[in-house]
Amino acid sequence: MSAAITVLKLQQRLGLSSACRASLARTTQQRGLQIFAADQITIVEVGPRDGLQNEQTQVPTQVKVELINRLAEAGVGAVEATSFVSPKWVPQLADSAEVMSSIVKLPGVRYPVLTPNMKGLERAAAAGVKEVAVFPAATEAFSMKNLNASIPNILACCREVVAAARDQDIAVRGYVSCALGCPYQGKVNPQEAAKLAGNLYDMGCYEVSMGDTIGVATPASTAKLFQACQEHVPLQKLAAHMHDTYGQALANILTCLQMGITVFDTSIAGLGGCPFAMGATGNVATEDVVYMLNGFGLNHGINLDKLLAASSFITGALGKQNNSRAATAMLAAQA
Ligand SMILES: CC(C)(COP(=O)([O-])OP(=O)([O-])OC[C@H]1O[C@@H](n2cnc3c(N)ncnc32)[C@H](O)[C@@H]1OP(=O)([O-])[O-])[C@@H](O)C(=O)NCCC(=O)NCCSC(=O)C[C@@](C)(O)CC(=O)[O-]
Repeated sequence: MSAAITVLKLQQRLGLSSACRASLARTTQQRGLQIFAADQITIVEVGPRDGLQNEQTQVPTQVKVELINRLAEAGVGAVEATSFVSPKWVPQLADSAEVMSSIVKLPGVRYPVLTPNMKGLERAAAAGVKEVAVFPAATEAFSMKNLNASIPNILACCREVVAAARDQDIAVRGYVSCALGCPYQGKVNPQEAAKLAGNLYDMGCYEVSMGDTIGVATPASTAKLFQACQEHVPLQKLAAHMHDTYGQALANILTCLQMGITVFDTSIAGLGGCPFAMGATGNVATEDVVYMLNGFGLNHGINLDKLLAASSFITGALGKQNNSRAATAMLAAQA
Protein backbone atom coordinates (compact mmCIF):
# COMPACT_ATOMS: atom_id res chain seq x y z
CA MET A 1 0.00 0.00 0.00
CA SER A 2 1.44 3.42 -0.91
CA ALA A 3 2.12 6.02 1.77
CA ALA A 4 -0.58 8.30 0.29
CA ILE A 5 -3.25 5.58 0.54
CA THR A 6 -2.19 4.78 4.08
CA VAL A 7 -2.53 8.45 5.04
CA LEU A 8 -5.97 8.65 3.36
CA LYS A 9 -7.18 5.63 5.33
CA LEU A 10 -5.84 7.20 8.52
CA GLN A 11 -7.67 10.45 7.74
CA GLN A 12 -10.91 8.53 7.13
CA ARG A 13 -10.51 6.63 10.38
CA LEU A 14 -9.93 9.90 12.20
CA GLY A 15 -13.19 11.14 10.69
CA LEU A 16 -11.67 14.09 8.83
CA SER A 17 -14.26 16.00 6.80
CA SER A 18 -14.18 15.92 3.02
CA ALA A 19 -13.26 19.66 3.14
CA CYS A 20 -10.27 18.83 5.27
CA ARG A 21 -9.31 15.92 3.01
CA ALA A 22 -9.70 18.21 -0.01
CA SER A 23 -7.29 20.66 1.57
CA LEU A 24 -4.87 17.79 1.99
CA ALA A 25 -5.10 17.18 -1.73
CA ARG A 26 -3.01 20.35 -1.96
CA THR A 27 -0.22 18.72 -0.03
CA THR A 28 3.25 17.83 -1.06
CA GLN A 29 4.69 14.46 -0.35
CA GLN A 30 7.70 14.94 1.85
CA ARG A 31 9.93 12.16 3.03
CA GLY A 32 7.21 9.57 2.32
CA LEU A 33 4.50 11.15 4.49
CA GLN A 34 1.93 13.65 3.30
CA ILE A 35 1.84 16.85 5.25
CA PHE A 36 0.39 20.23 4.47
CA ALA A 37 2.46 22.33 2.08
CA ALA A 38 3.10 25.11 4.57
CA ASP A 39 5.70 27.71 3.66
CA GLN A 40 6.45 28.32 7.30
CA ILE A 41 5.73 26.67 10.63
CA THR A 42 5.42 29.10 13.53
CA ILE A 43 6.67 28.10 16.95
CA VAL A 44 5.24 30.08 19.85
CA GLU A 45 7.71 29.48 22.66
CA VAL A 46 5.79 29.46 25.95
CA GLY A 47 8.61 28.35 28.25
CA PRO A 48 9.21 31.69 29.99
CA ARG A 49 5.50 31.86 30.88
CA ASP A 50 3.87 28.42 30.91
CA GLY A 51 7.21 26.78 31.63
CA LEU A 52 8.14 28.87 34.65
CA GLN A 53 4.75 29.83 36.17
CA ASN A 54 4.60 26.69 38.30
CA GLU A 55 8.20 26.74 39.58
CA GLN A 56 8.06 26.61 43.36
CA THR A 57 11.31 28.49 43.97
CA GLN A 58 11.37 32.09 42.76
CA VAL A 59 13.33 32.25 39.51
CA PRO A 60 15.48 35.41 39.43
CA THR A 61 14.17 38.01 36.98
CA GLN A 62 17.59 38.12 35.29
CA VAL A 63 17.35 34.39 34.51
CA LYS A 64 13.92 34.89 32.90
CA VAL A 65 15.28 37.82 30.90
CA GLU A 66 18.30 35.88 29.68
CA LEU A 67 16.11 32.92 28.72
CA ILE A 68 13.79 35.14 26.66
CA ASN A 69 16.74 36.88 24.99
CA ARG A 70 18.42 33.57 24.15
CA LEU A 71 15.20 32.15 22.65
CA ALA A 72 14.67 35.22 20.50
CA GLU A 73 18.30 35.14 19.38
CA ALA A 74 17.84 31.47 18.45
CA GLY A 75 15.26 32.60 15.89
CA VAL A 76 12.00 31.88 17.72
CA GLY A 77 9.48 34.29 16.18
CA ALA A 78 7.16 34.52 19.20
CA VAL A 79 8.26 34.21 22.82
CA GLU A 80 5.42 34.33 25.35
CA ALA A 81 7.31 36.28 27.97
CA THR A 82 5.20 36.41 31.14
CA SER A 83 1.70 36.99 32.57
CA PHE A 84 0.01 40.08 33.94
CA VAL A 85 -2.18 38.04 36.28
CA SER A 86 -2.78 38.47 39.98
CA PRO A 87 0.56 37.98 41.80
CA LYS A 88 -1.47 36.38 44.61
CA TRP A 89 -2.53 33.66 42.18
CA VAL A 90 0.79 33.22 40.35
CA PRO A 91 3.58 34.64 42.54
CA GLN A 92 6.29 33.33 40.20
CA LEU A 93 5.32 35.90 37.55
CA ALA A 94 4.90 38.88 39.85
CA ASP A 95 7.94 40.49 38.16
CA SER A 96 6.22 40.73 34.75
CA ALA A 97 6.69 44.49 34.32
CA GLU A 98 10.39 44.23 35.17
CA VAL A 99 10.82 41.32 32.77
CA MET A 100 9.20 43.29 29.95
CA SER A 101 11.33 46.37 30.57
CA SER A 102 14.57 44.35 30.77
CA ILE A 103 14.40 42.10 27.69
CA VAL A 104 16.01 43.03 24.40
CA LYS A 105 13.12 43.34 21.95
CA LEU A 106 14.45 42.05 18.66
CA PRO A 107 12.77 43.44 15.53
CA GLY A 108 10.29 40.97 14.06
CA VAL A 109 9.95 38.98 17.29
CA ARG A 110 6.62 39.00 19.16
CA TYR A 111 6.59 38.94 22.96
CA PRO A 112 2.97 38.15 23.96
CA VAL A 113 1.83 38.03 27.60
CA LEU A 114 -1.27 36.68 29.36
CA THR A 115 -3.89 39.16 30.54
CA PRO A 116 -6.97 37.69 32.27
CA ASN A 117 -8.81 40.99 32.81
CA MET A 118 -8.71 44.77 32.30
CA LYS A 119 -6.29 45.22 35.18
CA GLY A 120 -3.90 42.83 33.43
CA LEU A 121 -4.30 44.67 30.14
CA GLU A 122 -3.68 48.06 31.77
CA ARG A 123 -0.50 46.78 33.43
CA ALA A 124 0.66 45.16 30.18
CA ALA A 125 -0.03 48.30 28.15
CA ALA A 126 1.90 50.39 30.69
CA ALA A 127 4.82 47.99 30.23
CA GLY A 128 4.77 48.61 26.47
CA VAL A 129 3.39 45.19 25.52
CA LYS A 130 2.28 44.88 21.87
CA GLU A 131 0.46 41.54 22.13
CA VAL A 132 -1.65 39.92 24.85
CA ALA A 133 -3.57 36.67 25.24
CA VAL A 134 -6.91 35.93 26.87
CA PHE A 135 -7.47 32.39 28.14
CA PRO A 136 -10.96 31.14 28.93
CA ALA A 137 -11.47 27.43 29.65
CA ALA A 138 -13.76 24.92 27.98
CA THR A 139 -15.15 23.68 31.32
CA GLU A 140 -16.91 25.51 34.14
CA ALA A 141 -14.87 23.71 36.81
CA PHE A 142 -11.52 24.76 35.35
CA SER A 143 -12.78 28.28 34.67
CA MET A 144 -13.56 28.65 38.38
CA LYS A 145 -10.24 27.11 39.50
CA ASN A 146 -8.09 29.10 37.07
CA LEU A 147 -9.89 32.41 36.81
CA ASN A 148 -12.42 32.40 39.66
CA ALA A 149 -15.23 33.12 37.21
CA SER A 150 -17.82 31.22 35.17
CA ILE A 151 -17.35 30.77 31.42
CA PRO A 152 -20.00 33.41 30.51
CA ASN A 153 -18.43 35.89 32.95
CA ILE A 154 -14.93 35.28 31.70
CA LEU A 155 -16.08 35.58 28.08
CA ALA A 156 -17.61 38.97 28.89
CA CYS A 157 -14.29 39.93 30.46
CA CYS A 158 -12.37 38.69 27.39
CA ARG A 159 -14.64 40.74 25.11
CA GLU A 160 -13.82 43.86 27.11
CA VAL A 161 -10.09 43.12 27.06
CA VAL A 162 -10.04 42.38 23.32
CA ALA A 163 -11.93 45.57 22.44
CA ALA A 164 -9.73 47.74 24.67
CA ALA A 165 -6.54 46.11 23.42
CA ARG A 166 -7.47 46.56 19.77
CA ASP A 167 -8.27 50.23 20.43
CA GLN A 168 -4.61 50.56 21.50
CA ASP A 169 -3.27 48.54 18.55
CA ILE A 170 -2.42 45.65 20.84
CA ALA A 171 -2.94 42.29 19.12
CA VAL A 172 -4.85 39.62 21.02
CA ARG A 173 -4.38 35.89 20.86
CA GLY A 174 -6.96 33.54 22.37
CA TYR A 175 -6.46 30.28 24.24
CA VAL A 176 -9.04 27.65 25.01
CA SER A 177 -7.72 25.85 28.10
CA CYS A 178 -8.84 22.27 28.77
CA ALA A 179 -10.00 21.91 25.15
CA LEU A 180 -9.13 18.21 25.20
CA GLY A 181 -9.71 17.20 28.79
CA CYS A 182 -10.27 18.72 32.22
CA PRO A 183 -8.65 17.74 35.52
CA TYR A 184 -11.98 18.31 37.31
CA GLN A 185 -14.66 17.38 34.75
CA GLY A 186 -12.87 14.74 32.65
CA LYS A 187 -13.88 14.45 29.00
CA VAL A 188 -14.63 17.62 27.06
CA ASN A 189 -17.08 17.79 24.17
CA PRO A 190 -15.05 18.92 21.11
CA GLN A 191 -18.07 20.84 19.78
CA GLU A 192 -18.22 22.92 22.98
CA ALA A 193 -14.49 23.69 22.90
CA ALA A 194 -14.75 24.56 19.20
CA LYS A 195 -17.68 26.92 19.86
CA LEU A 196 -15.61 28.72 22.47
CA ALA A 197 -12.78 29.06 19.93
CA GLY A 198 -15.31 30.60 17.53
CA ASN A 199 -16.38 33.09 20.22
CA LEU A 200 -12.78 34.19 20.70
CA TYR A 201 -12.18 34.52 16.98
CA ASP A 202 -15.43 36.45 16.44
CA MET A 203 -14.62 38.90 19.23
CA GLY A 204 -11.31 39.78 17.55
CA CYS A 205 -8.59 37.32 18.58
CA TYR A 206 -6.33 37.00 15.55
CA GLU A 207 -5.55 33.36 16.36
CA VAL A 208 -6.92 30.75 18.76
CA SER A 209 -4.67 28.21 20.43
CA MET A 210 -6.40 25.01 21.55
CA GLY A 211 -4.88 23.85 24.82
CA ASP A 212 -4.48 20.28 25.98
CA THR A 213 -3.80 21.66 29.45
CA ILE A 214 -3.38 18.26 31.13
CA GLY A 215 -1.83 16.42 28.19
CA VAL A 216 -4.47 13.71 27.81
CA ALA A 217 -5.18 14.08 24.09
CA THR A 218 -4.41 11.41 21.52
CA PRO A 219 -4.11 11.85 17.74
CA ALA A 220 -7.74 10.68 17.42
CA SER A 221 -9.15 13.22 19.90
CA THR A 222 -6.87 15.92 18.48
CA ALA A 223 -8.21 15.31 14.96
CA LYS A 224 -11.81 15.42 16.21
CA LEU A 225 -11.22 18.70 18.03
CA PHE A 226 -9.54 20.49 15.13
CA GLN A 227 -12.13 19.20 12.70
CA ALA A 228 -14.85 20.69 14.93
CA CYS A 229 -12.88 23.93 15.24
CA GLN A 230 -12.81 24.40 11.48
CA GLU A 231 -16.58 24.98 11.58
CA HIS A 232 -15.90 28.15 13.60
CA VAL A 233 -12.34 29.35 12.90
CA PRO A 234 -10.31 29.20 9.66
CA LEU A 235 -7.68 26.49 9.81
CA GLN A 236 -4.82 28.94 9.36
CA LYS A 237 -6.01 30.88 12.44
CA LEU A 238 -5.76 27.88 14.76
CA ALA A 239 -2.80 26.80 16.89
CA ALA A 240 -2.13 23.70 18.97
CA HIS A 241 -0.89 23.91 22.57
CA MET A 242 0.00 20.38 23.63
CA HIS A 243 1.22 19.28 27.03
CA ASP A 244 3.04 15.96 27.12
CA THR A 245 1.74 14.27 30.27
CA TYR A 246 0.84 11.04 28.46
CA GLY A 247 3.69 11.19 25.91
CA GLN A 248 1.30 11.91 23.02
CA ALA A 249 2.20 15.51 22.24
CA LEU A 250 4.50 14.92 19.25
CA ALA A 251 2.02 12.48 17.73
CA ASN A 252 -0.74 15.04 18.26
CA ILE A 253 1.35 17.71 16.55
CA LEU A 254 2.00 15.41 13.62
CA THR A 255 -1.77 14.92 13.34
CA CYS A 256 -2.20 18.69 13.34
CA LEU A 257 0.44 19.07 10.63
CA GLN A 258 -1.42 16.54 8.52
CA MET A 259 -4.60 18.59 8.98
CA GLY A 260 -2.90 21.83 7.93
CA ILE A 261 -2.26 23.47 11.31
CA THR A 262 0.99 25.44 11.16
CA VAL A 263 1.28 27.16 14.57
CA PHE A 264 2.47 25.21 17.61
CA ASP A 265 3.06 26.30 21.20
CA THR A 266 6.09 24.60 22.72
CA SER A 267 8.25 24.96 25.81
CA ILE A 268 12.03 24.89 25.99
CA ALA A 269 13.26 21.73 27.75
CA GLY A 270 9.60 20.68 28.14
CA LEU A 271 9.26 22.93 31.18
CA GLY A 272 6.02 23.73 32.85
CA GLY A 273 2.44 22.95 33.58
CA CYS A 274 -0.51 24.97 34.83
CA PRO A 275 -0.54 25.52 38.63
CA PHE A 276 -4.32 24.98 38.62
CA ALA A 277 -4.20 21.65 36.74
CA MET A 278 -2.68 19.24 39.23
CA GLY A 279 -0.46 16.52 37.80
CA ALA A 280 -0.11 18.16 34.39
CA THR A 281 3.45 18.17 33.09
CA GLY A 282 5.11 20.62 30.77
CA ASN A 283 4.37 21.45 27.17
CA VAL A 284 5.87 19.47 24.36
CA ALA A 285 9.56 20.39 24.25
CA THR A 286 10.54 22.96 21.63
CA GLU A 287 13.68 20.98 20.80
CA ASP A 288 11.65 17.80 20.09
CA VAL A 289 9.29 19.67 17.76
CA VAL A 290 12.15 21.42 15.95
CA TYR A 291 13.90 18.07 15.51
CA MET A 292 10.73 16.60 13.98
CA LEU A 293 10.16 19.61 11.71
CA ASN A 294 13.78 19.39 10.55
CA GLY A 295 13.09 15.79 9.58
CA PHE A 296 10.39 17.04 7.20
CA GLY A 297 12.58 19.88 5.94
CA LEU A 298 9.97 22.40 7.09
CA ASN A 299 10.93 26.04 7.72
CA HIS A 300 10.70 27.32 11.26
CA GLY A 301 13.54 29.82 11.43
CA ILE A 302 15.14 28.36 14.56
CA ASN A 303 18.85 27.71 14.95
CA LEU A 304 19.06 24.37 16.73
CA ASP A 305 22.52 24.98 18.25
CA LYS A 306 21.38 28.26 19.82
CA LEU A 307 18.17 26.56 20.97
CA LEU A 308 20.20 23.83 22.67
CA ALA A 309 22.33 26.47 24.36
CA ALA A 310 19.15 28.12 25.68
CA SER A 311 17.94 24.72 26.83
CA SER A 312 21.18 24.01 28.75
CA PHE A 313 21.09 27.51 30.20
CA ILE A 314 17.62 27.17 31.71
CA THR A 315 17.96 23.59 32.97
CA GLY A 316 21.28 24.62 34.55
CA ALA A 317 19.76 27.72 36.13
CA LEU A 318 16.81 25.74 37.54
CA GLY A 319 18.92 22.70 38.47
CA LYS A 320 16.49 20.48 36.56
CA GLN A 321 16.87 17.59 34.18
CA ASN A 322 16.02 18.30 30.56
CA ASN A 323 12.59 16.91 29.61
CA SER A 324 13.39 17.09 25.91
CA ARG A 325 14.45 13.69 24.60
CA ALA A 326 15.96 15.29 21.48
CA ALA A 327 17.93 17.90 23.47
CA THR A 328 19.21 15.27 25.89
CA ALA A 329 20.39 13.08 23.02
CA MET A 330 21.94 15.91 21.01
CA LEU A 331 23.70 17.42 24.03
CA ALA A 332 25.08 14.00 24.97
CA ALA A 333 26.35 13.56 21.42
CA GLN A 334 28.08 16.96 21.62
CA ALA A 335 29.74 16.22 24.97
C1 LIG B 1 -8.33 36.46 37.06
C2 LIG B 1 -7.95 36.60 38.54
C3 LIG B 1 -7.20 37.87 38.77
C4 LIG B 1 -9.24 36.61 39.33
O1 LIG B 1 -8.94 36.47 40.71
P1 LIG B 1 -9.86 37.13 41.83
O2 LIG B 1 -9.24 36.81 43.14
O3 LIG B 1 -11.28 36.72 41.60
O4 LIG B 1 -9.66 38.66 41.44
P2 LIG B 1 -10.23 39.98 42.00
O5 LIG B 1 -10.68 40.79 40.84
O6 LIG B 1 -11.20 39.72 43.12
O7 LIG B 1 -8.92 40.64 42.60
C5 LIG B 1 -8.22 40.10 43.68
C6 LIG B 1 -6.92 40.84 43.85
O8 LIG B 1 -6.08 40.60 42.71
C7 LIG B 1 -5.78 41.83 42.06
N1 LIG B 1 -5.78 41.59 40.62
C8 LIG B 1 -6.80 41.20 39.84
N2 LIG B 1 -6.39 41.07 38.58
C9 LIG B 1 -5.09 41.41 38.55
C10 LIG B 1 -4.14 41.47 37.52
N3 LIG B 1 -4.43 41.17 36.26
N4 LIG B 1 -2.89 41.85 37.84
C11 LIG B 1 -2.56 42.17 39.11
N5 LIG B 1 -3.44 42.11 40.14
C12 LIG B 1 -4.70 41.74 39.85
C13 LIG B 1 -6.89 42.76 42.50
O9 LIG B 1 -6.47 44.09 42.38
C14 LIG B 1 -7.10 42.33 43.92
O10 LIG B 1 -6.04 42.82 44.71
P3 LIG B 1 -6.29 43.23 46.26
O11 LIG B 1 -7.35 44.27 46.23
O12 LIG B 1 -6.72 41.97 46.97
O13 LIG B 1 -4.91 43.70 46.70
C15 LIG B 1 -7.10 35.40 39.01
O14 LIG B 1 -7.90 34.25 38.98
C16 LIG B 1 -5.88 35.16 38.17
O15 LIG B 1 -4.97 35.98 38.14
N6 LIG B 1 -5.82 34.00 37.50
C17 LIG B 1 -4.72 33.69 36.61
C18 LIG B 1 -4.44 32.24 36.68
C19 LIG B 1 -3.28 31.86 35.79
O16 LIG B 1 -2.45 32.66 35.43
N7 LIG B 1 -3.25 30.56 35.45
C20 LIG B 1 -2.20 30.01 34.64
C21 LIG B 1 -2.26 30.44 33.22
S1 LIG B 1 -3.52 29.60 32.27
C22 LIG B 1 -2.70 28.22 31.66
O17 LIG B 1 -1.60 27.94 32.05
C23 LIG B 1 -3.36 27.46 30.56
C24 LIG B 1 -2.82 27.83 29.18
C25 LIG B 1 -3.18 29.26 28.80
O18 LIG B 1 -1.41 27.69 29.14
C26 LIG B 1 -3.45 26.90 28.14
C27 LIG B 1 -3.12 25.42 28.36
O19 LIG B 1 -2.10 25.07 28.97
O20 LIG B 1 -3.90 24.62 27.84
